[in-house]
Amino acid sequence: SVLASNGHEVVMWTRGQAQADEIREQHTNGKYLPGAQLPSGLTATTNMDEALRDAQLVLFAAPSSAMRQVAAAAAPMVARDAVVIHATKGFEIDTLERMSHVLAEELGRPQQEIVVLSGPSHAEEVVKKLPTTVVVASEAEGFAEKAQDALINSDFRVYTNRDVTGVEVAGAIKNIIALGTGLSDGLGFGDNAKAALITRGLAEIGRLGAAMGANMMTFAGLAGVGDLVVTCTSPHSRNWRAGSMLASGLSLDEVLHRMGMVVEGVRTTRSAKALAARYGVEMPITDQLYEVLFQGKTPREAVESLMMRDRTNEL
Ligand SMILES: NC(=O)c1ccc[n+]([C@@H]2O[C@H](COP(=O)([O-])OP(=O)(O)OC[C@H]3O[C@@H](n4cnc5c(N)ncnc54)[C@H](O)[C@@H]3O)[C@@H](O)[C@H]2O)c1
Ligand SMILES: O=P(O)(O)OC[C@H](O)CO
Repeated sequence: SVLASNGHEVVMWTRGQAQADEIREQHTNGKYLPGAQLPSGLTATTNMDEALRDAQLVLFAAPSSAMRQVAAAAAPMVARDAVVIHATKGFEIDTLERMSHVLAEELGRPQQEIVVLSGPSHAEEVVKKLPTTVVVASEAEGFAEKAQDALINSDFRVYTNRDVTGVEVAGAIKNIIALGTGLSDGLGFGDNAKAALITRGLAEIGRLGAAMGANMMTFAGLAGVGDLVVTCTSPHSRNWRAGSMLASGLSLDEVLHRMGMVVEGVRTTRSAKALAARYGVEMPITDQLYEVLFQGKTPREAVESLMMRDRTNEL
């Protein structure tokens, strides 16, 4: 929508024929963005070759669980000089790889050239042209800048960054913390608890990110604090909503069924637990979420475990 508003010819690829037809003919996307009007210059197809032919910029936004499969299918059709961006927040569950790595492997290009787009940017607000600010990061110079050129406008402000690791780690882990704040809000625990989860969640993001080689300053930026705040406080957030539904007593399967959209924080809780073990970092909120999601612990017991941890220093 942003790219089309900027005058680019945009072809979306989607699996569902009915969805492609709706976007192309009515310029709406009723299931995912009810009530939103899409730009007339935005079209859609189920034919990947049609979407990718002559594309100078390719933006991947599949769920993390589908990224490798979608990238592998796209690989033969992505031009060598096309700018490749992704907006996916999560890790590959089996390999624990970041999305830029998965894309680089499947597309056969240097990881340094892959651009990640992140920051506080709920689609429901972006499509209404409400003011939004994001970050694009690539390790190699020139690639994030091309993405910035294509995307920036007066409603959508785009910063660049070189810290792809930090941007990807922050974007993935904030979804776990948003599940936690949804749970906390659902249980009626109030603003003090939510602020604590956001703040100590940022500490977890920072610890894992530092161990993985990120620049700590990234976590004070849009991909860090920015996205953490929006995802932990907005009713648009799929992760926050899933957490609040879990607090009402629904099972995880029932919550995911009712959501009907990807809730990245669920898989990311598994990946983050494994990454924390690999890098030897403490992630107590993630540990508790893991027990609630996959081991039957109640949210109340999880809060009690967090509050009763051994006393420690904040920094
Ligand atoms: N929704 C947002 O506001 C937002 C903002 C920034 C980033 N993201 C990230 O974008 C990614 C996608 O999230 P979303 O909110 O668009 O999810 P969604 O559930 O709304 O849409 C996912 C889309 O991917 C398709 N899909 C699922 N599995 C697929 C597969 N195997 N092959 C091809 N297509 C497949 C679905 O049919 C659907 O059209 C996530 O990583 C999310 O964190 C979302
Ligand atoms: O709706 P969520 O929780 O998947 O979050 C979407 C985006 O990451 C917000 O920037």
